[in-house]
Amino acid sequence: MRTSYTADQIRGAEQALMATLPEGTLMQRAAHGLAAVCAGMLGRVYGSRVLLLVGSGDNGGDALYAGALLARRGARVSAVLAGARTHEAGLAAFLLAGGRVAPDVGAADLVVDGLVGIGGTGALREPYAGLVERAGGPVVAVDVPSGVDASTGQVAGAAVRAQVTVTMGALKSGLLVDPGASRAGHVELVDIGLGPYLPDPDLAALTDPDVAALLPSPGAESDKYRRGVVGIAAGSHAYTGAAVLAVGGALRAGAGMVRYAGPSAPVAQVRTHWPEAVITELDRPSLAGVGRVQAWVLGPGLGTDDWAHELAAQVLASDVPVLIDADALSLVARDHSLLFRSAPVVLTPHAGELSRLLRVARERIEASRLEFVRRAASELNATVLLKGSTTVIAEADRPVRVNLTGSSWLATGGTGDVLSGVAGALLAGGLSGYDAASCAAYLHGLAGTLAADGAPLVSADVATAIPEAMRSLRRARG
Ligand SMILES: NC(=O)C1=CN([C@@H]2O[C@H](COP(=O)(O)OP(=O)(O)OC[C@H]3O[C@@H](n4cnc5c(N)ncnc54)[C@H](O)[C@@H]3O)[C@@H](O)[C@H]2O)[C@@H](O)CC1
Ligand SMILES: [K+]
Repeated sequence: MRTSYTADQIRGAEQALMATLPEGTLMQRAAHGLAAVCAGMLGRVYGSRVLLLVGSGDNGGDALYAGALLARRGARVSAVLAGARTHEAGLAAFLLAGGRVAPDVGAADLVVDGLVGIGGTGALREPYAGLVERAGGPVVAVDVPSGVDASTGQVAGAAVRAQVTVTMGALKSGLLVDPGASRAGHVELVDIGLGPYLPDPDLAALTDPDVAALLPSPGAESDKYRRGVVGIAAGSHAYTGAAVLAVGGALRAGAGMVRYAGPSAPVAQVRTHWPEAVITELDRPSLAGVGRVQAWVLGPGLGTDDWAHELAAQVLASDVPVLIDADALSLVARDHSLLFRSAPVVLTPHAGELSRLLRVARERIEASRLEFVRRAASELNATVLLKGSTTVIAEADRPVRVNLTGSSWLATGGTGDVLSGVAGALLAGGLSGYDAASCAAYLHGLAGTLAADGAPLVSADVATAIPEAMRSLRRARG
């Protein structure tokens, strides 16, 4: 499990640790870690040109001490002092080591962004913003890319786009969530001894072994019922493919059995593609003949008419977990009373769907994904998986989970239907909404990467690659 923290949490832990150590120790640890990463990026330190962008706080201090270490190894290091003041001891060490102060940015083999770290607030002010725009060359960001909010990943104006971010003590949440995550590049963590002083994390991200340990796997006692029966209420005369993809996702993710219920057109398609599915053709919106399931997937391609509303109401009146996606999210947005139930609910909106659910502009949600996924989980009393460039999963009183797998090739029609099927299978297999949603996002992202392999994919490829994604997790676990 990878964990991350807000700026306030990090500051609190730093203060507690600092009280046990001689002054300046932490900054020295940070600077050594930073200099080592810079040296690795430069390859040959001697004779290389390094440009430091130095702000007025301790973030600039880190950069100056690291610059001093590089200067001692023969690098030609210059520093633009951008703040109204400069970390005094850091500047003295830098000058003593042969570093030079420069009036403005110039050509460099490496730019070290020490403008602002966890002390940054709001959009970068001048002259910082202009320096960020003008500086050329590969950039290593100190702690966080300047202009990225360390706690939320929000970017309010100009912001550094780093190849590498060297972050001190623990990950900051803004490094895991877009738009900040895409500004951070590769993140290197420098251990400064903060571990024992950190509180419960703000965010958590599953890794291969976590997901491998959570995934249900059949034992000697298993049969199709014990492995979990998923009901899929999806598809309509207009949208037949969504049903095929959701059923495919559920089957490939290891459901013991999939029961599909829908009207004749999607039934014909599901029957052709998936002979494994047990099908009930509905000529009216009633689940009376469908049989028992352990979890429902509701919504892909369902439509939003009265027929769909009635079927959604019946599914939600059951006493098993329900995953609500796509058209069913629109139904719920219009009629929140559908969500009044005691069994678990998992919602899987993208930003547009969440905007309808919360009645908040889509742009605000895109800019502040963490804030709104948390709000949705608490207001709607559900597990909420917000899809997008960073998929995040929230449930009341738990750290938000950030999904770290995925590929931009997944941004194509139908992949969400596969995801809902995968999550439904995991819910039926006995995982909680929180674990089912986070493991499904992880597997789906991994399968997308495997299926794309650097070229376009179609959503059915993602379902096909789910077993390979599971095998790769289990191989990693040994
Ligand atoms: N406290 C410690 O012991 C340690 C601190 N460390 C470093 O210190 C950093 C935190 O230092 P500080 O608390 O001094 O804060 P920062 O150096 O991150 O930034 C604070 C300064 O930036 C200015 N500022 C804030 N927002 C701005 C904006 N939008 N535009 C322009 N200027 C802005 C403020 O006026 C203030 O002068 C960490 O990110 C890390 O790099 C590390 O060395 C680890 C140890
Ligand atoms: K920085």
